[in-house]
Amino acid sequence: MNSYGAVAGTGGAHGVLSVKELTKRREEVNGETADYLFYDVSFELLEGEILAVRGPSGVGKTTILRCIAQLTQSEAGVCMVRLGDSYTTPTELGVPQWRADVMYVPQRPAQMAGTPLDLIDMVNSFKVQAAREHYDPVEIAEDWGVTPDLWEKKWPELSGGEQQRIALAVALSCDPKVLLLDEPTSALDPHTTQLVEDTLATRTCLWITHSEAQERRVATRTLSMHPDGSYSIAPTASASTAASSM
Ligand SMILES: Nc1ncnc2c1ncn2[C@@H]1O[C@H](COP(=O)(O)OP(=O)(O)OP(=O)(O)O)[C@@H](O)[C@H]1O
Repeated sequence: MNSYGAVAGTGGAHGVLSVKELTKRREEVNGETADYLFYDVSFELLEGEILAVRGPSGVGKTTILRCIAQLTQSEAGVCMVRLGDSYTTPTELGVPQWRADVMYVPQRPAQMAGTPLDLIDMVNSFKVQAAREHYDPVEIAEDWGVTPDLWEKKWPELSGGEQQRIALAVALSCDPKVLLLDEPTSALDPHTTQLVEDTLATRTCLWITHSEAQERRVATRTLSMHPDGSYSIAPTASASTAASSM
């Protein structure tokens, strides 16, 4: 396992991300009163834990990750990240710093000009990244079958799976405390999916997946979101439990 996959101080896992009563309304349509996309969602994510996020399409999985990342505004609720001995809010930390510590990784990078090497330069130019330790994203992605020459290609010349692995490697290279992963292996074949899962196994993550098999492989708990805005959190069913309940 490379150093970017390691967790410091794994003994006695403590909370890293705290989410309290996070609430988001649906967008209003034609001035109609909107109901809730999700309501009063509360949980604490432990260091080194992967919490799977499940639910039908359109239920609000991406939106809740974006709310936690402070990329989308929520109507109510508080998110806090542990830095040192205490929890800190995005306001106390400053939103750019928050997003560096609690990093949202979209399914695919937005259409960008230039090459992935330009993305590395851009990330390194951010003030909040300057003071942080960085790992080599090219080395990270090489473990997942992305050869170094691909970093010099224009984005549209890369396959969906290459783009996905490169974006994820750049996020990992910044060593955020929490990764908010939006279907991070949706464009990958099973073998490459396994390689990525192996790298992420010791990271602290919220991980959206539509795959029950992947949920069972990577997660210890699952946040299930329901169309009525409610949610539940439960230990992820192990493969043997799932088989015996079929
Ligand atoms: N900023 C926002 N405010 C309110 N509603 C939003 C916002 N952004 C998206 N939505 C709506 O919230 C709903 C849930 O979208 P979201 O992308 O979070 O679902 P999802 O569970 O991730 O779906 P999928 O599994 O298909 O990716 C959609 O109807 C979407 O139009």
